[in-house]
Amino acid sequence: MTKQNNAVTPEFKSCINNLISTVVLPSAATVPESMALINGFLGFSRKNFTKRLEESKVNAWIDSMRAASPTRVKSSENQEKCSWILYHPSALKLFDQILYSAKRKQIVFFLDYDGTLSPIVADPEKAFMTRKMRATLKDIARNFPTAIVTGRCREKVFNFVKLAELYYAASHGMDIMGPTKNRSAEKSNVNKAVLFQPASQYLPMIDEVYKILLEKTKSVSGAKVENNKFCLSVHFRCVDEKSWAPLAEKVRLVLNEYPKLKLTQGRKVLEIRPTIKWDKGKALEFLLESLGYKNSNDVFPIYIGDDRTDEDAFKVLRRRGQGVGILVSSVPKETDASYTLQDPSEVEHFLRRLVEWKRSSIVNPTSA
Ligand SMILES: O=P(O)(O)OC[C@H]1O[C@H](O[C@H]2O[C@H](CO)[C@@H](O)[C@H](O)[C@H]2O)[C@H](O)[C@@H](O)[C@@H]1O
Repeated sequence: MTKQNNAVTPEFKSCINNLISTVVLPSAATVPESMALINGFLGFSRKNFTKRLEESKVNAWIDSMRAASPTRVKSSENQEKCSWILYHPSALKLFDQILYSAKRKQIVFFLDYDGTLSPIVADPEKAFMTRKMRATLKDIARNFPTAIVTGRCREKVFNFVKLAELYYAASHGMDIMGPTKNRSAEKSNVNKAVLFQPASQYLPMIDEVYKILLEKTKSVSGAKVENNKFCLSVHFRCVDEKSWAPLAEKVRLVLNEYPKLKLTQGRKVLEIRPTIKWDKGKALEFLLESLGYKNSNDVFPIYIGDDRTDEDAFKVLRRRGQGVGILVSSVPKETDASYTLQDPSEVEHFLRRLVEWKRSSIVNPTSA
């Protein structure tokens, strides 16, 4: 091949220029030289593109985390809040309507922990429930099958709730255990009460990633990594907002090496968990089935939760056309829940009213 044959023809150049308008080839460049230039350019834009994609991924996580934890309503947003409440009315105000729908059905409770039974606090180790809430929960469990459905690990949430008569669907439903109180299993082997652990093979991987994340995030002031056994939480609540993107980037880089793990966003928290198709919604269905209500129309599940991960359960209830989803939030949020409660104290009030209604319906059975 002669040099002449390798020369860049005007047609070739214009074609390339049409494709990539920013590429300027030296007029004397040969085809291989031009191809090297183009490849270099393409490599550069691919790198640039990938970088942009990674940046936008991190920004999307942060936006989603912010949306999951809005602070308060500005006066300009009041109108929006009013119309949101029309679509998601207070479960306390419409208490009788909820009771009417539950008439002659078995109510089953599904309760998220953080932000629902306990207020959101800066230190996740100190998210205690009030005594009043515990007493109400005890009464609820005495009257209705009740499950705690949480992102926390089972041991930790049990230490907060301290009620053995409940079901626990911990680690976002990946660690489900039945009540141990009044069961013969309690004396012999508590693990006999474990109903389902669909992600056990991920335990070594989760432990490994926990250690790596601890190491990688230790330089970020306020960052905290929580080991929830089958999933991990990276907390942003005490991190200066300027450091949110760099912290999320560190998480992304670690996660890049583990394609079998995925990330979800919560209230100032990024949660890392196995890619298995299992979530709080599936846990709800699993528990209903375990309780014998798989295809029953005689059951009325009430799910109360405040976070993004609770939406999977709200969706399941909508799809089944059964029971109600109640979102705990004082600010408008996109949700599949039908009703709202403002905060954990309203949750306690709502649960207490149900206990009282149940007691009165035992005395006067025609009211149930
Ligand atoms: O499913 P949940 O019970 O709502 O658990 C979700 C996460 O809750 C906890 O974090 C949240 O509450 C903390 C204490 O109030 C707060 O500091 C944090 O900002 C919230 O995101 C828990 O620590 C996480 O591990 C759970 O994944």
